[in-house]
Amino acid sequence: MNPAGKPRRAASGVRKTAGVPQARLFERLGLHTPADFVTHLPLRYEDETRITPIGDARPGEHALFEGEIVDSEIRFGPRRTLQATLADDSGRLGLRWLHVYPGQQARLHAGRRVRARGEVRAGFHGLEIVHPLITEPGTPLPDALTPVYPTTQGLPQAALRKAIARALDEADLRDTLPAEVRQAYGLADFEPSLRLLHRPGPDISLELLAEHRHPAWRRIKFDELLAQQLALADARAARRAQAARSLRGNGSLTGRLLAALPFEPTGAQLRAVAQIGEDLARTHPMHRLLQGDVGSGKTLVAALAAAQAIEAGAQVAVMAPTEILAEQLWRKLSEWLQPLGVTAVWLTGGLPAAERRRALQAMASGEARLAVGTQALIQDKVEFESLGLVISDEQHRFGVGQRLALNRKGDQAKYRPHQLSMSATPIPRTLAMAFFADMDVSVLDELPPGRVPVRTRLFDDRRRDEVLARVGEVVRAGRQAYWVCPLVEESEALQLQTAVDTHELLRAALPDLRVGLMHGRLPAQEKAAVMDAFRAGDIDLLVATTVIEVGVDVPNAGLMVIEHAERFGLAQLHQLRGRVGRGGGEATCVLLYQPPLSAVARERLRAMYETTDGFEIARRDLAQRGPGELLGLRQSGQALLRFADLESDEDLLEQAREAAARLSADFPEHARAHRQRWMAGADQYLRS
Ligand SMILES: Nc1ncnc2c1ncn2[C@@H]1O[C@H](COP(=O)(O)OP(=O)(O)OP(=O)(O)O)[C@@H](O)[C@H]1O
Repeated sequence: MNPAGKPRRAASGVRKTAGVPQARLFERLGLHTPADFVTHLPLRYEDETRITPIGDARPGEHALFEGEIVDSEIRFGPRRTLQATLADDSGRLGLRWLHVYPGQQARLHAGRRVRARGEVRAGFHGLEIVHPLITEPGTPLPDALTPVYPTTQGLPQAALRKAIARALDEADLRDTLPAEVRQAYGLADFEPSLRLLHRPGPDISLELLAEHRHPAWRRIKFDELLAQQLALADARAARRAQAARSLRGNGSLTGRLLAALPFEPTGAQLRAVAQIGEDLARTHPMHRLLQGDVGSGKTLVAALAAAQAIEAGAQVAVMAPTEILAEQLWRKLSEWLQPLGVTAVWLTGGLPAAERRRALQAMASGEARLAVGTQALIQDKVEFESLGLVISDEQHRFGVGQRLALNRKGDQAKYRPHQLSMSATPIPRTLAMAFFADMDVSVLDELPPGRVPVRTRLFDDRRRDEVLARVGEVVRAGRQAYWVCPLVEESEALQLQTAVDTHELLRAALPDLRVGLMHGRLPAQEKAAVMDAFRAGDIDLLVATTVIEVGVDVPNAGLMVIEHAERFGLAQLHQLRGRVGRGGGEATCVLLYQPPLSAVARERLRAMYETTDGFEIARRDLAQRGPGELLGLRQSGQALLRFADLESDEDLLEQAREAAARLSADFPEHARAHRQRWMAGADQYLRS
């Protein structure tokens, strides 16, 4: 009840929008402090300052039109829609509503003059606006562009504009960059830039603002990148302040491992090993990312790093995100290190309880010097007698946020282990600079000798029979093949079913082949048994889901068929293709696609066809999907950068990095204020 007849307010006195307190909606956008509000910048601008002649309407543009309604009718289809036509001297434009409200048609009767605003799109019968905003002709037009802010459901633009206007009065808008830094990089001042972006004056061009090319945007993008660089530099400094045991090798194990190898390490492998070796000898923890293209030989680098740590008296833990990957690492590492007298244990969910207990005990007592397993197993349960090095595969993907948060946590233990992360996806330079600047990076940019680039062929699904014949040929020639099942992202159950069906179909189509099946839902032991059989040559054709994406290493595999290749991402296709051609000899990857292809899918398949260079693939992937996808952060919804764009702002990123060093060294107070202004939102994210 509302006896006083006053407008309803929430008990707290906070305004409500559609039942949810406005403060909560602001929080949903990460807006807490005045600094958050003032740095919540428009997504785009609408030009309501002038009326566009209908003849100048362009699809994709927001515009305001004025004219006469020449017809309007209600159409009856699956639902009732209202369709009207607006005309002026220069042309005609469709107006369409997908819901019809009582009296709506009457208001839009033929002969009435109205204004209509909205986004023009190419409709079935010509250009149209769906759900236009209708206003009366004759109302005065604003004299400047209207900002449109990113918002959340239930929060109107007007409320955001008001809150931001208030924050602009309250917030501390002092420049966090000293004049000489602004000058050095030709940057506009902060406050005028910010005010301009929120309230562009009458003389500002929409194009400059829309494309983020205005100097005001340049300043904001610089500030964003600078804040990130400062945070990463802080994380790095914090790590340097921590203590680690110096693990200086004496060659007793590494030397024997090198001598026992059946091949010569590549120059790139030796360089990476030397860099890691120096890091391990230091008294602060290493935090290094080892990146290399598929098949570049990261496992050997990991083995040599582990050997150095072990010969220096430390224990080593090796973790991988999946069982298959962990198993693969275990196989190689134990094969290399156990004959040299290193006691190693394997930890997995499938291990019988007694064996598992024994393994854990061996780690705790220090009897075992090396443990390999999946991440969860090693992180949660295992106690080590003297853990000195943690090697993790693909762990860097779990987010910049988490990494920074981890680094900031104080540590109770006296010593922290050295850390080596391995990435099978080459990370483009800009991405590395923007997100991994707190880590050191080693790159394996050289493949072991004798590798022939995998030949990639594109086949329309209608030529499937030819592909099947090809599989038969390859197997008769003594090689093995993979068949990757179509990706069904929406449902795991459907994905599984697809794998089972594909397996059946291929068995029927190729009756003289031994066809195996591998998918994520198989019990761990069965997975291992299938991989063993494939490795031993007892399976000719392995039908698999993307569980085989990374790390699987069966040198005799010479053909890979990827079904519905158009559904896979570029990095994923590249990883999959990397499973063949690992043992020398010719190898082919067949991308089977279902036409018609979307433009993006076509671009992706073309990239696969044109290059086998992982760095080039990663660069194109970044351009297509953006950094969030590439770093596997899609699910987290974490906005990595709000304003800057790694593709087009590479020079700015370079400058921001330089400026971060200068600010930290010469203007620590400014650096602190800058981080505070820009990282409030990010900190919020880190805490959640
Ligand atoms: N220097 C070398 N000379 C010849 N063969 C090598 C060399 N280094 C590694 N190899 C072999 O090359 C294959 C690929 O190595 P590894 O599995 O370490 O690759 P990777 O970098 O982990 O690749 P991916 O990310 O694709 O799994 C293995 O069979 C490995 O034994």
